[in-house]
Amino acid sequence: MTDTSVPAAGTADRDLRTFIAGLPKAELHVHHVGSASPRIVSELAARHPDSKVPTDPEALADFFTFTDFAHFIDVYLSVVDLIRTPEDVRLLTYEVARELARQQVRYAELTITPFSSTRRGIDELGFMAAIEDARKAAEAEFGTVLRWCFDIPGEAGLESAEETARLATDDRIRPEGLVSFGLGGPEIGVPRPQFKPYFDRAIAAGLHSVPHAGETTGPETVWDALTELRAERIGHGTSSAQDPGLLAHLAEHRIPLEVCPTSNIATRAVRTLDEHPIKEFTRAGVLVTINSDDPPMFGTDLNNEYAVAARLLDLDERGLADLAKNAVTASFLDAAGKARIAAEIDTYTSAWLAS
Ligand SMILES: O=C(O)c1cccc(C(=O)CC[C@H]2O[C@@H](n3cnc4c(=O)[nH]cnc43)[C@H](O)[C@@H]2O)c1
Ligand SMILES: [Zn+2]
Repeated sequence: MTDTSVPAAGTADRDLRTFIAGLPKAELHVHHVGSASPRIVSELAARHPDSKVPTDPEALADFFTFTDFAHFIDVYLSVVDLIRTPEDVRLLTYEVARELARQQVRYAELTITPFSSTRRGIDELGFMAAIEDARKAAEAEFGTVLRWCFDIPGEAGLESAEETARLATDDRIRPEGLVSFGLGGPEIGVPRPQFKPYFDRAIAAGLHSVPHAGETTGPETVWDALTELRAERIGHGTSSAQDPGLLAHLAEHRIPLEVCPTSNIATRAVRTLDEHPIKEFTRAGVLVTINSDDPPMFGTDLNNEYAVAARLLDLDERGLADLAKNAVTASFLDAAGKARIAAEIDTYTSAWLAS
């Protein structure tokens, strides 16, 4: 596992980490399967012993060390192979929500790739019922509100786009918690414009457009996501920093970036944290949100990502509270939901600073 955690520093760093741990947060870019904790992966691997995924936590840490983005996707798909029944889906979803709640995440948009499950034989209605059951239980038991983003695994071709669009737009199938439509997987050799008709259908059905772009390819992919897929937020968008005109466009049109710093190091999209362009984004006035992407696979969690951001952007508690509010602003919550979490962030921060 890649260790990209912030090095232990003095008391100030520890205090900031304690502040972050209690800070109410929203998470906008976190993958369903990529959130399977070592405990859940072990449990699923034990349920399905023919799998090549190790059950021992140490071996799992090695398994989750990636040579490049393509290797990451290979490993990711071997965890996908562990999810074979609606009960597996329900367990994973509920446990992901428990982990988010532990980190004081009040609201999360979880990216799910239904195509990967339905093509492996999980019944589509059983799949939808499992995620919805877990969503309702999580809200009732943990107070964490979950919403779904269904993403196309682009490398799997237009068949996967058609299937994802069908599952996302058919009123008899689409789950109540679905709010957005995305595009994930490798970008190299997978041009964004070919997915335009599927995004058009999803947008016409009331879904928000949130493709990954500019994670492993240049700024032209982000432009394609904006112009062809009508992106309202960009997943990663890391290479936007190479194009000042694009940064100005993102800032002017208030298109947020879903920044996942540790992910970019773990998949080797960025060499080191110190070379991460997050500071260029904020300097250009882009709305930056902080996210964890596939946290256990990258040896991180959302709290650690906020600590990383605090170091890279030199933030104090108020700066961190503003960052947390960016995610609320950029979310697809309704106005009352946004106001409620923003007020919670303010109350928490004021109480912390007064103590
Ligand atoms: O499910 C299949 O059979 C399949 C066949 C070919 C290709 C794919 C994929 O490419 C699946 C990609 C999978 O990766 C997810 N993901 C997680 N983290 C990231 C990320 O940082 N950047 C891009 N994709 C990511 C994505 O949601 C897809 O589910 C599948
Ligand atoms: Zn992602």
